[in-house]
Amino acid sequence: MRASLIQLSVSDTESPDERRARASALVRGRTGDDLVVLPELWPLGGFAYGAWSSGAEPLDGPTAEAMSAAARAAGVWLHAGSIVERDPDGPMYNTSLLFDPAGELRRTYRKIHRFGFDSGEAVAMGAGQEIVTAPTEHGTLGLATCYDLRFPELFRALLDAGAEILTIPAAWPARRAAHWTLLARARALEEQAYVLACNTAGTHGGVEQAGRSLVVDPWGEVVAEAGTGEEVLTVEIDPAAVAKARADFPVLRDRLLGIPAPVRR
Ligand SMILES: O=C(O)CCC(=O)C(=O)O
Repeated sequence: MRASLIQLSVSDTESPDERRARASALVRGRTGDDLVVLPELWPLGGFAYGAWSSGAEPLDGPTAEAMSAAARAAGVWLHAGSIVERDPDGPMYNTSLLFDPAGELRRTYRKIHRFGFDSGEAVAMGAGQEIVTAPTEHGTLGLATCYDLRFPELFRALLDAGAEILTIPAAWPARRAAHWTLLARARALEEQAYVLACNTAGTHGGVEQAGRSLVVDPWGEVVAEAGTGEEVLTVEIDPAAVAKARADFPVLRDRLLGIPAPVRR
């Protein structure tokens, strides 16, 4: 299976329409790939808080329309990263979009863990409530977004829901680049799954992005890693490696599903 992570550069100077056109052209150029992944909140910018309310869009808005057409044109599964979703009946959400090679929207995932503590999406957006997986002919995808990477319990839930390839779009800052790489490897190793972690490059909202998108195999080894600028990272991966890792080193069988209560002394 061939997968590409499009590590898009997101700046405050390029308009969402210009970036959508550029992202569409990059996706359309990926004919021959099986899966393409874009970063988190790339149309508006993960840290461009001031642009979110006016630029929020519905699930059939301009980004979804452009990405559906690009997935169909390239004939690829497209994890189109995430958008600021405008729910007419509720708050905004950080929502990922997954299209099949016919351009059909097959899954949406509303980010569960909102980043920002007392600012940003933690105050501006609603929290997703659903674990989302997507069976494909290449294996079952498990969807998570950026800050979710810090919460292993979400990944255990994705594992239990059948995930074999964890797709993680992000807008992860350069300041914590070391955390990004370490956590991506940890999640792959502990779930014995592929991790496809697609970050943003560039600087927007005053926050320099880490880039360094990476693909990690179920043994925890980094298969490929991007630099810090805009880049398309293309890898060949073997989805059968997931079952092989789980059979060769069957650590998941030893999970203690009922952890004993601590002994009081
Ligand atoms: O956890 C981090 O350090 C970064 C998270 C983040 O930037 C996000 O979720 O948008």
